[in-house]
Amino acid sequence: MPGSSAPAAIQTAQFLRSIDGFLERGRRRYGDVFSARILGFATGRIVFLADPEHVEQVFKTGPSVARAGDAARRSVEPVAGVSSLLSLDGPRHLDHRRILLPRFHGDRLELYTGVMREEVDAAVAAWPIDEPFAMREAMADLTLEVIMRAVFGLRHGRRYDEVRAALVAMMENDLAFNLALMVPVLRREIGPWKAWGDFQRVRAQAYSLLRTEIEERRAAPDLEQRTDILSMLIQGRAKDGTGLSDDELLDELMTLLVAGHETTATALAWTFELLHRHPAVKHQLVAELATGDEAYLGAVIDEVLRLRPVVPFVARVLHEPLQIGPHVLEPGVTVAPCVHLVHRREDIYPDPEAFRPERFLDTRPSTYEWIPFGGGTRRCLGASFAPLEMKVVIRRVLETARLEPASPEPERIRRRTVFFVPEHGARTIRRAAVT
Ligand code: HEM
Repeated sequence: MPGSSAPAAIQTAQFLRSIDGFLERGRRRYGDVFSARILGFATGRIVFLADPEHVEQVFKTGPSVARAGDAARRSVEPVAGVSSLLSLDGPRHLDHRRILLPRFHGDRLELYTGVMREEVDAAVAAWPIDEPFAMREAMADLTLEVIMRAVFGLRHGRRYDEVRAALVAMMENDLAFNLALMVPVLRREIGPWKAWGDFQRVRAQAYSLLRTEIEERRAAPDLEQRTDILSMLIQGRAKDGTGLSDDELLDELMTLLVAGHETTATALAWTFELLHRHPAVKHQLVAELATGDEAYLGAVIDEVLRLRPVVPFVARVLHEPLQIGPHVLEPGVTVAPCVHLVHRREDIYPDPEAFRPERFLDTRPSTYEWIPFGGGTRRCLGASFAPLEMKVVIRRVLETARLEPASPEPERIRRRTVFFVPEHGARTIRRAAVT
């Protein structure tokens, strides 16, 4: 198998310094299939794939051979528990997916555009004028509100504020917390190192508040009329007729939060960062939105998710050998369809580094050539919800705020846990008048 022979510690350091550089170098040197040793990530022996045919093969492989839950479990369980969709595999994963997926599909998502619009308007009204702010953080505040209302179904009031405070505190101390996720030995309090204990305390508080909310919701007389996702999950049933227990519901709520909040916020931050640097695209977008046509907006979102995929690769742990091209990958290897590299293929996307939404106007790439939401039975549950939210937010922000980049230099990709984020959070200045 082609791949670096450098010691695992060195490869890990290179990977953590710059995932995009690491992946691009790997593909340049070794081709579309290459191996790497990355300590602390899944099984540590990773094979990255950059050819859509190989990606298709992995996405079509069932959980008896390739398991996503195994790859995610170690970092997901401390946050979202043992019943998280992200860390389940096999029949239980499918049972949970069967209950969750229909809530995220089709026309019913339109129910949430009102909440999204209200929240974006409130957020924009609070942004400072003539002072730089980090768009990624502003968007994270906004996507948290949307999840609390549309997904958790919380209504403004005391519990809403308490839940938000606990969730914000939980996600705040992320540097120390993420270190502990990578290095399990740090999952305890050691002298002045309190990050893990602090995290456990605020997480327990969030769970306790949400548990009370679930108990009350189960008994709510208007449960059947309520349109939020939690209320529908409470009523959902697996094939054998069983529903989710309170513990399972809690874990899935936390899963939807951790999977849906930062990802969407980051994709929105990249959108504004790219629009800052491409005024012609921004002008065309504003003009098209004024006509009521959203085709170009859709193309902008597709292109943002191609050029700046928030999740640079997805992962499956092999339990049986899998032949990829001429290579036989052994059980224990983590196979990683690489979003970042597939999206940069010159043969699919001519001039791949250029931000050109037009490329998505006339032609659609095939299912395995545009993969920001992964694929197969693990495809992102928010793959319709997130672009819908992005549409509402981008439109309202462009209609109501005059924005400029805070610095003349485009922001590069920085790693934050395993996400690709703008290095300074897409720093932006809002000016007083509407364009
Ligand atoms: C632009 C925003 C988003 C991006 C780029 C994104 C990306 C992804 C990716 C790459 C995966 C892994 C897929 C795989 O392994 O094949 C995933 C899984 C998942 N995402 Fe998203 N996501 C986004 C927003 C959301 C939202 C808004 C939600 C829900 C509110 C969500 C819920 C989930 C869940 C539950 C999974 C696990 C699915 C499973 O394992 O069966 N995501 N997402």
